[in-house]
Amino acid sequence: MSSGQSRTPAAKSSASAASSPAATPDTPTPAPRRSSRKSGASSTLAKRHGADVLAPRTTHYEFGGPVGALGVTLTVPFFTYAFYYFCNPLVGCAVLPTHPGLLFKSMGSGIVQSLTDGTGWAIYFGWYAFAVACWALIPARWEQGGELRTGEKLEYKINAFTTLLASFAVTAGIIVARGAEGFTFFYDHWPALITASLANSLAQAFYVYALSFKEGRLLAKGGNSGNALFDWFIGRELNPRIGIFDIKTFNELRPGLILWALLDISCACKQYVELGRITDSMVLVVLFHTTYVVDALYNESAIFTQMDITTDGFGFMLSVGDLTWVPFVYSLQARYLAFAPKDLGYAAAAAILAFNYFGYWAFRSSNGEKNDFRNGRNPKNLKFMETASGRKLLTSGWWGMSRHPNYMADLIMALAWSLPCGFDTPIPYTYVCYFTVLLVHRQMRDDEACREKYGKDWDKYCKIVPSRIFPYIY
Ligand SMILES: NC(=O)C1=CN([C@@H]2O[C@H](COP(=O)(O)OP(=O)(O)OC[C@H]3O[C@@H](n4cnc5c(N)ncnc54)[C@H](OP(=O)(O)O)[C@@H]3O)[C@@H](O)[C@H]2O)C=CC1
Ligand SMILES: CC(C)=CCC[C@@H](C)[C@H]1CC=C2C3=C(CC[C@@]21C)[C@@]1(C)CC[C@H](O)C(C)(C)[C@@H]1CC3
Repeated sequence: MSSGQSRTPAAKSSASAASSPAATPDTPTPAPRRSSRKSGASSTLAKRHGADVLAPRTTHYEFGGPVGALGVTLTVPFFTYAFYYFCNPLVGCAVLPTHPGLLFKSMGSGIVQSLTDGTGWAIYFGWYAFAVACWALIPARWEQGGELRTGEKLEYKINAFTTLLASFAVTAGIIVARGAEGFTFFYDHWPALITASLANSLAQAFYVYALSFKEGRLLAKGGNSGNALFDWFIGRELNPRIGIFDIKTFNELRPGLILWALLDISCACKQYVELGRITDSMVLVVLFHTTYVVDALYNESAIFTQMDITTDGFGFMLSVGDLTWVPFVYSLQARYLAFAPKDLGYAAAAAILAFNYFGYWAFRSSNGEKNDFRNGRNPKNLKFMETASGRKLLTSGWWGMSRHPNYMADLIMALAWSLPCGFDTPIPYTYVCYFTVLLVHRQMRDDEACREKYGKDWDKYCKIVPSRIFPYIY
């Protein structure tokens, strides 16, 4: 799974930007630090930097190479539908359903029908257009992202949080005007919404792949193997943009994450319509998920230092992750509770509430410690070590307990989101299992990247902080 299991892609040179006629010879010209709203004013970039800077050849595969890429490309849509067709009010939510053949059949015909649910498609693309319009129309400040390999910094419009507020305002307006049943349309058109989001993910993945062959594009180091399937999946271009509109950060924070919160609210409305009240378990799940979404959007600029933005390209993996997997799979607990309501009682609800917010506190403060430190602040006077690269590494506080305390915190929250669903079926807990795999894999990738960045200093840091995620456990 880790990049250690690499295979060397074909070494033939690419007829892409790597051999762009405008590219200068091998030695990169040291670029003056510039800030740009545009995707790197491509032809200027091509003139200023050589192919080795803009389009280095990928030397090893991650995510299992083309086979892994094909596997994820097929399984992500499959599981997104399966969670719906194998876990719904008609068939229940069993791990081993009594008539799996029938369920597969109903899944097949459901997917075909979803293609003709015009209302569902209109809701999905209406929502996407609303998110784009909010980005364009809500006034906001612009902030610089991290420094690129070219020495440049891109600028980003910071209005994700106000987009969320606008979405909540419209939602509240609809519920006040039309009652809870007026907001069940997301729940009622679930399969068509999944299909429309998949169509959107595919279209965007093909579009950015094609765009990446334009002259002077800055490619992701891991997305230029020359294998079309792999590069399309992992993302060839680092920061695909349409003018000043940054496709990757937009998708990562807005249409998928906010839709997740809206789907949750729609599930709560459905429960209200069916049951005449909203259970404490539903309140907790919606509250926990919404806290997480609000946190991500409120701290929008923190994303600029994350590996998805700094290192990974934007391809099908991220487009389908952002637009389909996050909203439709992360909301599984709320959808389950809509048709299988649970009453927890004060004691259990209070215990789960405390557990979640302990996780949230650890998540926010560990991410905060690192963000402060990387922005030149150290308000808690934490200990750190110097490295030969000139960058420092925290060795006390959260980052002295494990090398990824924020992953531990995220996993605590993941478990707290499943607990309100009770123990009738393990299906709502598949989120915790998936997330553990995702974060362990991510930790391996990040450790490898840090070993490359910091060399022997990273080994020194690993001796000081031996635990990878869970102190004393892993
Ligand atoms: N809900 C979801 O689906 C997902 C959530 N997440 C969450 O996103 C958050 C961010 O995760 P992610 O971007 O993966 O990685 P991190 O925020 O953990 O960042 C890793 C980077 O931090 C820097 N770093 C590592 N150790 C130290 C140290 N001791 N002192 C200072 N800097 C250090 C290194 O970069 P450098 O030294 O170059 O600064 C390293 O590459 C996490 O909370 C994670 O759980 C992530 C993926 C999916
Ligand atoms: C199954 C599949 C295709 C997986 C692709 C992985 C993506 C789902 C995740 C990769 C990194 C992510 C992040 C978030 C959501 C999930 C994906 C896209 C994130 C936006 C969630 C909110 C957090 O606060 C965050 C901003 C830290 C986080 C960033 C990484």
